[in-house]
Amino acid sequence: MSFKVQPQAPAVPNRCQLFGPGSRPAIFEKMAASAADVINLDLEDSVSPSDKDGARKNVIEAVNDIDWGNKTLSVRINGLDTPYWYRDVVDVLEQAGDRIDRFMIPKVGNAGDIYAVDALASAVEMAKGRTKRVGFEVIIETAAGLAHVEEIAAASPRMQAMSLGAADYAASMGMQTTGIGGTQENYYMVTPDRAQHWGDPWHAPIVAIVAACRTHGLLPVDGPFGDFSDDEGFTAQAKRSATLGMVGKWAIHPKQVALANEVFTPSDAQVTEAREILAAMEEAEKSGQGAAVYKGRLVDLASIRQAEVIVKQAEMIAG
Ligand SMILES: CC(=O)SCCNC(=O)CCNC(=O)[C@H](O)C(C)(C)COP(=O)(O)OP(=O)(O)OC[C@H]1O[C@@H](n2cnc3c(N)ncnc32)[C@H](O)[C@@H]1OP(=O)(O)O
Ligand SMILES: O=CC(=O)O
Ligand SMILES: [Mg+2]
Repeated sequence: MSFKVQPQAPAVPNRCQLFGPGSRPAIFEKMAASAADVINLDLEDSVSPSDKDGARKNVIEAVNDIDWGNKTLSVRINGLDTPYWYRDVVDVLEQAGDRIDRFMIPKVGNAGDIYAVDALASAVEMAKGRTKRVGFEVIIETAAGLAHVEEIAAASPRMQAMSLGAADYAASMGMQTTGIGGTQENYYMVTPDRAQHWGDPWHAPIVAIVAACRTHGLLPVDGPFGDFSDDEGFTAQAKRSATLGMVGKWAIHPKQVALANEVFTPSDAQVTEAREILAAMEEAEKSGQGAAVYKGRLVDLASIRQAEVIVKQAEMIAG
């Protein structure tokens, strides 16, 4: 381990982030009643330019008036290349109460983008005497965002989470696809016996995001899966992300919430196995051994750290 100890990510459940357009207030109560850990009220790409002002008003009212229970409540502001974002920050922080937990900042390209939102949010918070500082989560969804992912993760103490935005990421990278997440038809290898074997084109940004998040104590989250009629595809994508260290996934339709919760809640079998490994290592340590055999395979001190990830995640979710 480095002399610099890896910080812990915020200990809040973040298995599913359910999105809804700020211009569609009729679904807000349904979002609040859902089983998602995080709610993202959107002012950005699901809201047409002519609806931006109305959506902002709806979202402020929703933050103030709806009972969001113990969910994390986040508002996705517009990108820093638009004329809307400063008013999103100012109006929400001037008019919405303390129930808001996070701003989601889309299309971040570098640490300077976070600095700009931080400075504006700080000024409004000071002016209004707000004592609860709003947290930040960001979307890595541009080439620049990926190139600067670590400086973005380290950009502000407000930073809490980071998502991969597969749609804008694909556009920014010039990827030859209109799919949002999941398997892409042309991304395959041909095996020596000429069978096709599909790879995961989202693997590289997911790993980069997880590494940046784990280095700086943030929650790494997988973004949207556009084809909400494809439960199997969603689950397969979510399982890959969970295996690589992400803690949750977006839902862009309510039917995806249960699928995400299922994948990102350690199963009873996983928790039982992790506890058994911890018990096996405790026994090994009593007899002065650093390594032991569990079900025919090696476990050692690193296995304790691996098993603890699963047990702690399960305990945190159980509350
Ligand atoms: C690339 C990105 O940036 S992704 C993030 C931004 N995108 C978004 O926020 C889009 C979020 N999703 C949506 O707007 C919608 O789910 C759509 C447009 C995809 C589909 O909406 P609909 O056509 O109404 O879906 P559908 O008819 O299947 O809805 C079924 C039920 O779920 C409700 N519902 C739909 N979307 C949501 C939602 N996001 N949250 C809660 N409830 C919802 C509907 O009101 C309907 O309720 P009912 O059974 O009581 O009538
Ligand atoms: O904002 C999300 C995306 O996929 O783009
Ligand atoms: Mg996007």
